[in-house]
Amino acid sequence: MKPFPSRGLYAITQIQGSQTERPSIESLCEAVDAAIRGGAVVIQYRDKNPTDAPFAARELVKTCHQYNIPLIINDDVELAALVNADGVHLGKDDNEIAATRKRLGNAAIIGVSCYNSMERALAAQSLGASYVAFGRFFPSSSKPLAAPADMETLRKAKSVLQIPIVAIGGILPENGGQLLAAGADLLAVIGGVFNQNPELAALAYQPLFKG
Ligand SMILES: Cc1ncc(COP(=O)(O)OP(=O)(O)O)c(N)n1
Ligand SMILES: Cc1ncsc1CCOP(=O)(O)O
Ligand SMILES: [Mg+2]
Repeated sequence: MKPFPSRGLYAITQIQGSQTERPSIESLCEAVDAAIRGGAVVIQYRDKNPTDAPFAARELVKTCHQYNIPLIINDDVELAALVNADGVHLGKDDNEIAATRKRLGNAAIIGVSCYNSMERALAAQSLGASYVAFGRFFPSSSKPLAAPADMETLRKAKSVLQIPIVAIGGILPENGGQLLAAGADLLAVIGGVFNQNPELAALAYQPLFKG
C-alpha cells in the first residue's frame, strides 16, 4: 500500500450521466492517467451510481500504480478491500474509523470528512485517521448542497493537527492559494480537473504547491 502524500493535488473522479451516457471505464482511466501526468499526487474513485464498481476500481488501481500514486475509494470499505486499493475516504454516513482500520490494516490510508468541525477532526486524528478533509470552501457544482466551511477552521486545524489537511469544494487554480496559506496541505478537486482537459487542468494547479 502506498503512503498518503503530504502536499499536492488530490483529484477525485467525475462520473455523471445516466447509465447509458456514462463514460466507459477506459475513458475514465484515460482521464485519471492525464490528471496524474498533469501532477495529481493522489486519486479518489468516487461514483455515487456505479454499474461495475469492482472492475472500474481495479482498472483505476492499475492506472495509479503505474505511476506509484495511491488510489482511494470513496465510501466503500469492502470495495477498497476487494480491489486492494490504498485506502478509503469516510464521510459522516460511512463506516466507523476503528472498524475500518481493523478491516483494512495499519498501512491503509483512511481519510475522514470533517466539514467545518474541529471536534470531528480531533476525534478522527485520535482514532487513527490518515488525513482529514474540510469543506466545501467555495460553491461546488459537483456537490451543490455541501455545507460551507470557514478559512478560520483551516487555520485552527493547522495549529493543532499532526496529520495532513485536505481542503475541498469549488477549488480552482485562482482560489486554491488562499486555502494553502490558511493551512491546507492538499487541494481536493473534481470539476476543476475533470471538466476540461485533465492534464492541462492539473498542470495549472502545480504552481500553487511550489515554494
Ligand atoms: C477528499 C474528500 N473530502 C471530502 C469528501 C466528501 O465526503 P462525504 O462527505 O462522505 O461526501 P461524498 O463524497 O461521499 O458525497 C470526499 N469524498 N473526499
Ligand atoms: C465531494 C464534495 N464534498 C464537498 S464539496 C465536494 C465536491 C467537490 O467537487 P468540485 O471540486 O467540483 O467542487
Ligand atoms: Mg461519503
